[in-house]
Amino acid sequence: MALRAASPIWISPLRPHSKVGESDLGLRRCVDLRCYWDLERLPKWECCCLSVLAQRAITPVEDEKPVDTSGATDQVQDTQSRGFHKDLNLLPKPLSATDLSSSPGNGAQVRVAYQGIPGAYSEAAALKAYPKCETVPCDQFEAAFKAVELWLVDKAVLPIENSVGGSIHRNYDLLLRHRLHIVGEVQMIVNHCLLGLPGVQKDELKRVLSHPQALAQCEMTLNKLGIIRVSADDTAGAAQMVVANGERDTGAIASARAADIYGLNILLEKIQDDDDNITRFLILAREPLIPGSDRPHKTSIVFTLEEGPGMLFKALAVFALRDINLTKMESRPQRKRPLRVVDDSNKGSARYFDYLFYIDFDASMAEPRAQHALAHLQEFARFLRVLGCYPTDATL
Ligand SMILES: O=C(O)C(=O)C[C@]1(C(=O)O)C=C[C@@H](O)C=C1
Repeated sequence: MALRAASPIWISPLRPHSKVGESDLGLRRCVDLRCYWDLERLPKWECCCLSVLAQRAITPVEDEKPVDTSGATDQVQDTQSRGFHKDLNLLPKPLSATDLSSSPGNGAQVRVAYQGIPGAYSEAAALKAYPKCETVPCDQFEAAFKAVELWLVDKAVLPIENSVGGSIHRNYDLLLRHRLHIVGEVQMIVNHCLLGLPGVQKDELKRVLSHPQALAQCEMTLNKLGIIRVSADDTAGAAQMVVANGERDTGAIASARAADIYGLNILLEKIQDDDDNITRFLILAREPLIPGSDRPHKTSIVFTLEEGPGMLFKALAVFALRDINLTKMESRPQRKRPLRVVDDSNKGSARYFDYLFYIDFDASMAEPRAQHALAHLQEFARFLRVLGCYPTDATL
């Protein structure tokens, strides 16, 4: 196995705080992906092991070191006298559970992609998960997915739902289109601020820029202020635009950190409709975690069902029967099979949409009840994919 020769880990470094855009990703195909593609053909568990081994392969292997013959130890003499050519302690150790640990640690040396620019909530979420990581801004959600797939970064942190605004549908769709694995979640309280240029009063504002989710989360305040809403790619990007345009009648909804970074004044704080405005983010990686049972875990799946009465009821029953709590359910149209024509009468044909169902449930794939539930679901699901099994974030 030529892991040394084909190590996929070397990547030309991105400038800190540079943006990964679609065009950048095209240009950065200098990454050596040979090993990655080979891994694709292997079963998943072997991929995990090879990935860890590939990282270990950076360390020069034993037979490349100059041999020091000056002071043979008793141990070496002992192994030789027993007929061994090598000290067995120098042989590679088998992988243990800690090599594949689900614990993110402090994230030193981890590169994490997020959508937006510095000061965005997604960046704060990445830093909550990996406090010492290097954050890599991306212009679109899809660029963050691609950055992980192309080994430009190690992880991506993306918003998936908000307690006021609901699901971020784009990311549900991208989860299915890409083959990344969910390896963690981050829940964060999002406190929005109304920002303006220095010296501007809040009554002078006629327009406010922000991410559509942030605008939706502050609907009541904006209605009261009677300000025109304008969409921006992300909240921090909105703050940056206000500074760049220099128009006194235009403000932004963004974080206090964005105000600090871009030199804007905070005119109002905590302007979200709900005090406990919580956004849940997913952490995505190329490799899945080995499911643990040491602490509460969640599993996320996506499936489609055969047509028929009570199919969804049956699908949900596989969890209820095993006392498994569902924490989230989302349905999205199935793009390649958008409409199904049903013609069972002479009154014309009915048209139904076909759906993908996304479910998160409170159990680890290490638990037999979760394995049995999915085996049961597989009996009548047309398609089923486990998107990830990861520790529940209970830090709020
Ligand atoms: O614009 C940002 O700052 C983001 O991180 C995006 C985003 C989102 O997409 O939901 C993240 C958290 C908040 O809910 C508002 C916006």
